[in-house]
Amino acid sequence: MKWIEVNSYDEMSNVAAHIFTEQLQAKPASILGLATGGSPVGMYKELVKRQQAGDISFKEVTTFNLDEYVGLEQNSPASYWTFMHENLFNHVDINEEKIHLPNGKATDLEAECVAYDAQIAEAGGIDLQLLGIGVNGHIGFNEPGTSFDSLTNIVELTESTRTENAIYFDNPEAVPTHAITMGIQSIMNARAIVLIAFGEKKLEAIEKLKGGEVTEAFPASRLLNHPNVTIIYGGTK
Ligand SMILES: N[C@@H]1[C@@H](O)[C@H](O)[C@@H](COP(=O)(O)O)O[C@@H]1O
Repeated sequence: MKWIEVNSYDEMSNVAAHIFTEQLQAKPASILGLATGGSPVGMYKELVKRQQAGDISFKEVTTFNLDEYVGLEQNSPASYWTFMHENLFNHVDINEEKIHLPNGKATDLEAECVAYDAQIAEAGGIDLQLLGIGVNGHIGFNEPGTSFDSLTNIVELTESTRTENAIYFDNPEAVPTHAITMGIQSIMNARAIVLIAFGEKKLEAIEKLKGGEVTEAFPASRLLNHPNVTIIYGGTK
């Protein structure tokens, strides 16, 4: 595992954008795994700049997002589909048909989970996966206690995660109770992983990860067994 300590959110975003830039320059038809939340916003801004400057292109890129809420309309303001379009997809030369997010409105959610992993495999697997981390160590929406063998599945969100994400909704009760998320094993299947975390709130989770104990009680710890992970982190207490 490679640890890169940074001094600011902007530095984290630039370092992460640099890794994605190198990936896209080396393989224009990359399969990218993408994430939502406050952490990647700056990196996406930087990638938009680089695409508009002609340094990179998303024309041949295929994307798979980690997760989506269950029950929200695709174009609902708080959906991850909307988040990704507002923060990245609407501003770059990506082909809409190559964008994938789990469908949280599928009538058969179990079938949607199986189909999502199958689509990733058919595309050739994820080359580079971006991750944020929840304060309780969740990755994607895989909460503490999730099996390390999990594939894409439906999860019930913990109160702490619902509270953390309430800022994106009109009121805390509007936060969905369930989500569809790539599982820990689906994430581990990526050939390379970049995890970004900045700020006081995330420090405890980063310290725990650094502690080195691999346990299902702390989902991100599974990454310690992956051969190609870069953690870009920083922030003071
Ligand atoms: N499902 C997402 C995660 O993928 C993300 O890592 C986490 C942290 O978000 P933030 O980057 O806003 O702290 O939030 C949500 O729970």
